[in-house]
Amino acid sequence: MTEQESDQVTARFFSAGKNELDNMILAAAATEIEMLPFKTIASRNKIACDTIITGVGPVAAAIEITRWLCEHSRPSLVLNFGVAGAYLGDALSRARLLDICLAHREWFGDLGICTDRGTVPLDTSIAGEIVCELDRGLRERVRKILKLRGHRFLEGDFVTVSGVSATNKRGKQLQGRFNGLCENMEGASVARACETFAVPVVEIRAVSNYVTDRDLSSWKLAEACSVIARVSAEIITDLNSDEEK
Ligand SMILES: O=C(O)c1cccc(C(=O)CC[C@H]2O[C@@H](n3cnc4c(=O)[nH]cnc43)[C@H](O)[C@@H]2O)c1
Repeated sequence: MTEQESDQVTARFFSAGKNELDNMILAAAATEIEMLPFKTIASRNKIACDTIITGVGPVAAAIEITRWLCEHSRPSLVLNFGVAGAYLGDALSRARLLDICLAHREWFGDLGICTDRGTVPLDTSIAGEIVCELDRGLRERVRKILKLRGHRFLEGDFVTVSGVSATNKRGKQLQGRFNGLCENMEGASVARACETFAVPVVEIRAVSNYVTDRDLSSWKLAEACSVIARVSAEIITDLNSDEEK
C-alpha cells in the first residue's frame, strides 16, 4: 500500500460513522463452508446484502472486518453468522446439535493468564474490557423475526476463543466462568471492531458440536452451516423489508 492509500484508509476509518450510511446489511462468516450455502440462498432469492469471509480466529476476524469497514461505505448493520460449539452446562438449558443461538454478549474467553484452573483475566487497566455488548435493539428485531418464522432458538452469552476447546474440563471452565451458551473463534472481534465504527451487530450461530472431549465424528458441521445459512437469509430478507416500509 502506498503512503497516499494508507492515508486514505486512515481518513476513512475516522470519518466512518458520520455520513456514510448506505443501508446495506453486511453478512459476515468466518469460512467459505459457512458462507457458500448462504450465498446460494441469497442469490436464488435476490437478497440484497454485502458479504465478507473474515477467516478463522480472533486476529483474522479483527483485521478483515476492520479492513472491510475502512474500504467500504458504512453498512446499516452487521449480521455475524456461523457455527459454534455448545457448552454442556445445565441439562435443561444447554443448546443441542443444530440449535440456533442468539448472542447477548461476547467474551474474549482466553485473553488473560492461563492457569490449571482456567484463564484468569488480566487487570482491565492492562488488557481492557474482555466483554463486548451486542446491540439490544437489533437483537430484539431479530428475536421477533425468529419467533414469527417459527424458529426455536436459545439466547445467551457467547465466548470467543483462539483455540477450539477440545476437553470436557476446558469446556466446563469456560462455561462456568462466563455462563456461556456456546463458543466460537471470531464473534468478540467482530463485535469490538463494529463497536469502534459505531455499526450495530447481531450474532447468530447454529451448534455444530458439543464442547467436550474431542470426537470429530459427532460434529454436524455441514448441517449446521445449512441451518444457519437458511435462518440468516430469512433474517436479512425481513430486516430489508422492514427498512423499505
Ligand atoms: O478440528 C477440525 O479438524 C475441524 C474441522 C472442521 C472445522 C473445525 C473447526 O474448528 C471450525 C471452527 C470454526 O467454527 C466455529 N466453531 C465451531 N465449533 C467450535 C468450537 O467448538 N469451538 C470454537 N469454535 C468453533 C469457529 O467460529 C470457527 O470459525 C475444526
